[in-house]
Amino acid sequence: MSEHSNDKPVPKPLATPNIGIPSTRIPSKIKPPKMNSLHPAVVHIQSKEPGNQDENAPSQAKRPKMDPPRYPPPLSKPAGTGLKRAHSALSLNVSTCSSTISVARGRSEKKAPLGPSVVNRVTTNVKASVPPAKSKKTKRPAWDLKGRIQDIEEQFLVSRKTNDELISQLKLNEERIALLEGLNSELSQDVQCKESKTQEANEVLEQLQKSLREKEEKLTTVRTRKESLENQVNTLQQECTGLQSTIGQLTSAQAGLQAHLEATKVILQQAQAENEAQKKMIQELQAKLYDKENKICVLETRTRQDEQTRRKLHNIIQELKGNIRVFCRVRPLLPNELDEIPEEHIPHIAFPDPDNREVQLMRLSDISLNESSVVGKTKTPVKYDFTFDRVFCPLSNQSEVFDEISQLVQSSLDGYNVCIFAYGQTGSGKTYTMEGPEELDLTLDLDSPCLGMIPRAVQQIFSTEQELQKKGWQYKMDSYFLEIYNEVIHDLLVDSPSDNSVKHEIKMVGKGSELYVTNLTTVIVKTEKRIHQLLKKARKNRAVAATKCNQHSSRSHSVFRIKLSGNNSITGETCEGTLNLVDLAGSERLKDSGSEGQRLEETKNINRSLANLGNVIMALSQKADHIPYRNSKLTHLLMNSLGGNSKVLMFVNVSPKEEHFNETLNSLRFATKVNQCQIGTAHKKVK
Ligand SMILES: Nc1ncnc2c1ncn2[C@@H]1O[C@H](COP(=O)(O)OP(=O)(O)OP(=O)(O)O)[C@@H](O)[C@H]1O
Repeated sequence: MSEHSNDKPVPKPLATPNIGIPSTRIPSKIKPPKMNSLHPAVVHIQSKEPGNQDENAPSQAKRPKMDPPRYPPPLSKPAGTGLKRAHSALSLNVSTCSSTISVARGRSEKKAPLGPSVVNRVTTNVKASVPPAKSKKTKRPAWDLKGRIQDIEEQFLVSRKTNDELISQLKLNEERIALLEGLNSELSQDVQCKESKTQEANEVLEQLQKSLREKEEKLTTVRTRKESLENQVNTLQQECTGLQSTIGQLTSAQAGLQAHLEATKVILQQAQAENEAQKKMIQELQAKLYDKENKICVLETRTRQDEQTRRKLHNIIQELKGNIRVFCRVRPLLPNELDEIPEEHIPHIAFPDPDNREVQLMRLSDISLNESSVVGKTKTPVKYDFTFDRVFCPLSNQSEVFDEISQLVQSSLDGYNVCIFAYGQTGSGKTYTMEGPEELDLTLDLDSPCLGMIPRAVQQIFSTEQELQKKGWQYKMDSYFLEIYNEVIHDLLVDSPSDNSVKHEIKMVGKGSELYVTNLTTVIVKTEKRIHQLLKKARKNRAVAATKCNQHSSRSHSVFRIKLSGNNSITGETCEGTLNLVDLAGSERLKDSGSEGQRLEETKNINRSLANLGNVIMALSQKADHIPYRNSKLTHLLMNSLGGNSKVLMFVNVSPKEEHFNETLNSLRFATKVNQCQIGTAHKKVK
């Protein structure tokens, strides 16, 4: 394959003597016919052509004789006229010959792209066929007209002859041109054929080259693969060598293991024997366990029955204690109050009963004759004795107090409505009893001995709930915390307590007796911690106003309610109880409080609602037809916790200060009235 294999093949130039066609390729029939007799001048000119010199000149003698050329008839006389006519005829013939040659030339140029040599040669022949008439003849004298006419006729004849020869030669050339054109078209076809073959060959060549490249790429890949495989083989051979050595080591190790295996087999047999023994033991234990489980089941059933019995007995005890109870608590003197009284002694209050059920007030100052008796020479102070369900002296701590109310908290879990009030004059220790001291953090100081009844009740509810879960009880708890200030309800669990645009109304749920407060935040509580957060928030929100009686006195009733909905998944029992823990606003006698303006209005509202609370309890105890619940927001709200289906406990808190004697007397008298009330038998509320 040559370097220029993709190039188009260049056709070779045709090598012919005249027009580039080799004589060997021209068929003999289209070779120019031999001329019989050419004018010497023509022969002479032809012999001078380089292409025809070798071919035509020597063959001239060999050509067969042809018929003489036909000439036109000789010209007639007169000589003068004949000479002119001959000259014009010669001119005509020459011009005809020239035009014929021109026509032939034009045709040949149009028909085929003949080489310029052919046309030139013919033109040259024509020009050469007119010999110079006078070149070889001697000049005739002017009088020799006859001779001159003869010369002219000779010239004319020669010209005519030449003309005829040229015409015949032109015809021959035309034929030859036609033949050459046919040959040319054959050659063109041949060339086209060759070109298409060459193109096909080039395409094949391209495919072969492409195939070759692919093969080379494959070869490269195969070589790479081969090298990689060789590397793998080397690696495997090395591994094989390593493995062979490992096999050797393992073989020796196997022998050791075989011995160890034998020893292990012996141990295994012993272990299997032990296992069998243990299986027997397990079966015995499983039988015992099954027996125990049955016993546990029986015991659990008995426990549940005991729990039901306990609840009934608990309720009976509570009923025997009375569904409304009153506890009296006398707070200790505060450090700043001790300055006023030198000894830590409260002379006007006595606790004569060892069972802690009595409290005695003695009016020491301003003893009048009416109120005192004279025993000998000593004046005896007037004494006021009060008996309550329980009296707590100033030394009693929060824990002791809670012990006495924890049974009521239990009742709320058992499905009863429980209401615990703290009643008393301002500064007597109501808030301390219900929540704890002011400085106590209700979310952090949960182990504090000062913790009040509300956080302790919450702790008990959650610890008891945990215990009851084992007996199949699940409780849902929700709570709210509100205050009633000037007979208006305020939500204590809101984020912005100053927003007074939200109104809260006490409404009834459907046609039932259950009440709810509109627009109030009610929180479902799942953890003890959450309730403590709510208590802290409520305490912060609580309206606190300074009065003359107590710098931080609360001028509103606060109600913390927790609703306990129980469901026993084992027995199918349900219950719904509520625990209301109420810190009442301080009871004040108007003339002692020194209130005026807004404070006076507050005091009036407080006293009115407290008096209404007493009236409601009184009406309940007298089983009156009309119970004036709706006369105040407080009794309306606590309607269901004051009636027959509830347990009520009232703390009457007492200030130890003698100056508060009259207020204390009033409080104890009010509490005694409440304590004398019997508000019926509480009923467990089943959902
Ligand atoms: N048992 C107690 N032991 C120690 N301190 C007490 C006790 N009871 C009350 N206090 C203290 O006496 C002060 C007044 O008590 P507290 O604020 O509870 O009275 P209050 O009746 O709630 O007054 P108010 O009606 O104005 O709210 C507080 O400083 C409180 O810490």
